[in-house]
Amino acid sequence: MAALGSWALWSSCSRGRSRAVLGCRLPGLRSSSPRSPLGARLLSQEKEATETHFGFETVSEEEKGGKVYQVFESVAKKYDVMNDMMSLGIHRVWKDLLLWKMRPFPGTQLLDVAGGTGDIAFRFLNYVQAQHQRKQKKQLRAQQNLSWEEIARKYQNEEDSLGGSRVMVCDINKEMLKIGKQKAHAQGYKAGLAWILGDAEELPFDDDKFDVYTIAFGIRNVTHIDQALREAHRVLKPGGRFLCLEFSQVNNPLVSRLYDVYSFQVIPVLGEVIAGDWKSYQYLVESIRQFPSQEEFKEMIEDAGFQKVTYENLTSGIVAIHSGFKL
Ligand SMILES: COc1cc(O)cc(C/C=C(\C)CC/C=C(\C)CC/C=C(\C)CC/C=C(\C)CC/C=C(\C)CC/C=C(\C)CC/C=C(\C)CC/C=C(\C)CC/C=C(\C)CCC=C(C)C)c1O
Ligand SMILES: C[S@@+](CC[C@H](N)C(=O)[O-])C[C@H]1O[C@@H](n2cnc3c(N)ncnc32)[C@H](O)[C@@H]1O
Repeated sequence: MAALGSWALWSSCSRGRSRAVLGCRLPGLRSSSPRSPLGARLLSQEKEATETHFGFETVSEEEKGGKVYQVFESVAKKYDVMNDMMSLGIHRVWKDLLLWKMRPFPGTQLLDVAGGTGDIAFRFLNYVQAQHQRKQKKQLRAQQNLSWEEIARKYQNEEDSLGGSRVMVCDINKEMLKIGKQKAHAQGYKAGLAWILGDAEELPFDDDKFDVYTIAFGIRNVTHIDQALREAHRVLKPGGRFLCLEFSQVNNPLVSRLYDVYSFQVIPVLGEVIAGDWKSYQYLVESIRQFPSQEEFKEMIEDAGFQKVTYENLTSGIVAIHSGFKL
């Protein structure tokens, strides 16, 4: 019975994650295999329970976080320019599409996890500000007898210009956040924006706090994806929405061939030439291959408690947006 129980745990833990088990935490040992002797079996089980992927490398779970930290510490300064060069600007369209899918409403409280240099947060602020201004103009046109002071006051209140919407950018990497803050300062983003150092697996927020949780190109780097998904579920309000933009599996054979050549032959070279960092960009392309397929990831999101989980492929599945609700 105990063996059955622990097997069930392992089975639910690894279900749908054939390509990326990514450090599933085992509360107990998995059921015994009839082929191996007990000692060797226990040893290999302990090893399995603590090993994970770092690109194509097998590393211990403890090591992975540090290695990922080094990658983003190393790329932070060139991160934005590299994204434009490598994707020929296409990543901007993918990020815009994430916002259009979100369709924030006035007062939306957004948590952008693994938010890095703030691309999603800035898009969110632009969106809610434009939305609020449209609404305000409509209201002002409808009110006939306002004085010019009243009209001016409505335009001057910076906080109010967002209609109560807020975004918190949470990232584990100080360097990425530092670049993000510099960008925000240079581009004049101030109101409704906060930067928080924190781990997706252990979010520093209370339960039921946010309307929307986003994670763009971040979850692939997390050691325990299942734990990060549970945290996403915890911090969302009932009715809240989870949205994830991530590299996925290409569904067109021709695009797939070109994509392989581009990923493995071109991206690390660009990484070396532009950022002097071959290894980080080799990690990028390898980590993309370790990430679960669209269907597998959908199942993981459901396992974390989300409902009405759907996904949409963009650019032949090079990336996908997964969506789920806490109901
Ligand atoms: C360290 O970790 C990271 C570092 C980062 O900087 C970023 C991330 C996370 C990622 C993002 C925030 C997104 C932005 C970054 C990327 C998109 C880079 C990753 C890109 C890929 C894995 C490949 C997919 C790239 C694209 C879809 C962009 C479009 C690229 C092209 C059309 C290629 C054009 C290239 C050239 C003209 C240069 C010459 C190329 C060759 C000689 C090699 C042969 C290449 C081809 C035949 C063309 C390649 C064709 C494709 C890739 C298929 C595209 C198909 C369609 C658009 C339908 C992070 O974690
Ligand atoms: C490819 S960047 C994505 C940044 C941004 N979301 C974007 O779309 O440009 C991945 C980010 O994930 C962050 N990250 C990795 N592991 C994390 C974790 N466990 N918790 C929070 N952030 C993490 C990295 O520090 C990095 O800033």
